[in-house]
Amino acid sequence: MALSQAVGRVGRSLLSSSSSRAMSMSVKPAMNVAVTGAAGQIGYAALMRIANGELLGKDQPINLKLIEVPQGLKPLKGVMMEIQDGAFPLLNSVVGTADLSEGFGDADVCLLIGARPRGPGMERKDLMSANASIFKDQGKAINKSAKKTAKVLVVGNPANTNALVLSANAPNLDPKHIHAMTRLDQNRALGQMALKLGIGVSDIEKLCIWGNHSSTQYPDITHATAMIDGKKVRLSDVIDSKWYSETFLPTVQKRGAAIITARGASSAASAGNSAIDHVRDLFLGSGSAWQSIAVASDGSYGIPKGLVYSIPCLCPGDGKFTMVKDLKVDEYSKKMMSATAKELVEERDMVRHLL
Ligand SMILES: NC(=O)C1=CN([C@@H]2O[C@H](COP(=O)(O)OP(=O)(O)OC[C@H]3O[C@@H](n4cnc5c(N)ncnc54)[C@H](O)[C@@H]3O)[C@@H](O)[C@H]2O)C=CC1
Ligand SMILES: O=C([O-])CC(=O)C(=O)O
Repeated sequence: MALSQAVGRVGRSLLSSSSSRAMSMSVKPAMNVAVTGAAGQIGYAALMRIANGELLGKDQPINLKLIEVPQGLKPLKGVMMEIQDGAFPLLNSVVGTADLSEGFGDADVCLLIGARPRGPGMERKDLMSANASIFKDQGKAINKSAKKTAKVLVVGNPANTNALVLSANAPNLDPKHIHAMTRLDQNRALGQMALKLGIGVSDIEKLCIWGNHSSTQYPDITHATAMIDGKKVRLSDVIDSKWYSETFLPTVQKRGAAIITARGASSAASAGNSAIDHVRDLFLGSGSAWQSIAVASDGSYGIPKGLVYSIPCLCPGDGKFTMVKDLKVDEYSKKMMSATAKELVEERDMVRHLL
C-alpha cells in the first residue's frame, strides 16, 4: 500500500522554492535513500538530518523512500508532513509506502531500521524470533528492486544476524555492501574514554569494536592512541587495566540496556546519529580514521568466514571500505574476539531456516 496515494508525493512542485536552490547548488543526480521503520523513534530522529544533507553530503540531492508496515502509515504521514515543512533544498522527493518493491526500487542506500526494539531485561537476541524474518522478506525485495550496487546498513536488532539473513536472501548484492551497525558502540567507547581522560573524542584514534552488537562485543583499545598535552600516547600505557576491564568494558557493552532503564525506551537519537556517521563516512570518506563496521568476515583473525562481525575498517569514500588487516592480537583480545564470534555462531544457528 503506497502512502503516496494518500498524501501525494513531496516533489519538486511542492518544494519549488527550495528545489531551485538545490539546483543552483549542484547538478549531481539525486540518490535514492530507502529507510524502513521511518515512523519509529530512530527514523524520527534521523530523517530531518538525512534530508538536510548530513548523510550523503551538502551537495547531494536525494529522493527519500520511507517504508513502514501498514499500521505505521498513519504516523508516517505526519512525519512526511514535517519533512515537507522542513523545506530542505537537497530533497528532491519523498514517498511513503508499505510496498517493499516501491520502497526499495532503485535504492542506492538502504537504512534498515524497522524492527521491534527490546524492553527492560531482554537481550537483543531475544528479538530474533520477532525480527529476523523481516530481513528475509526485505532481503528478497532489495535483491529484486534495489540497485545491485546498493549499500545496506542494518540497524534493527539483533543487527548482525539480521544482516546475515538479509545477505543470504539478496544474492545479487555483494555481501561486502551489507553492514550491521556497531558505530554506536564505537561512539559510546570514544565518549567514555574521552570523559575519563579529559580530552576530546577526536583526540583518540584507532579505538575499535570487534564482533556482535551485543553485550559480548569487544571494545578494543590495544591499538588506540590519544593526544594528551600535545603528545601522542598509547591508550594502554595511560589507562588503568582495572578501570578498563571492570568499568569501561561493561559500560560500553551494556550501554544500550542502561539507556533503556534510564529513558524507558531504547536509544534513538544516538542510534540515528551513528547510522548517519556510518553511511556518511562510507560515501564521503574518513581518511586514516578507523571505523567499526560489522560485515561478512573473510576469515581474517580466525573469525568464521561469512559471520557478520564488526571489524576496524578504513573508509576512502565512494561507498568503499577496506578491513584493517594483520594487526597484532594479544591473548586477551583473542579470547574476547572468539567469545563474541561464538555468540554469533549461536545466533546463526537460530536462523538457519531463514538462510
Ligand atoms: N544497531 C544499533 O546500534 C541499534 C539498533 N536499534 C534497533 O533499531 C530498531 C528500531 O528501533 P526504534 O526506532 O527505537 O523502534 P520503534 O518501535 O520506535 O520503531 C520501529 C518502527 O519500525 C516499524 N516497523 C516494524 N516492522 C517493520 C517492517 N517489517 N518494515 C518496515 N517498518 C517496520 C514500526 O512500525 C515502527 O514504526 C530496534 O530493533 C532497535 O532494537 C536501536 C538502537 C541502536
Ligand atoms: O539496546 C538496545 O536494545 C538498543 C540498541 O541496540 C542500543 O542502544 O545499542
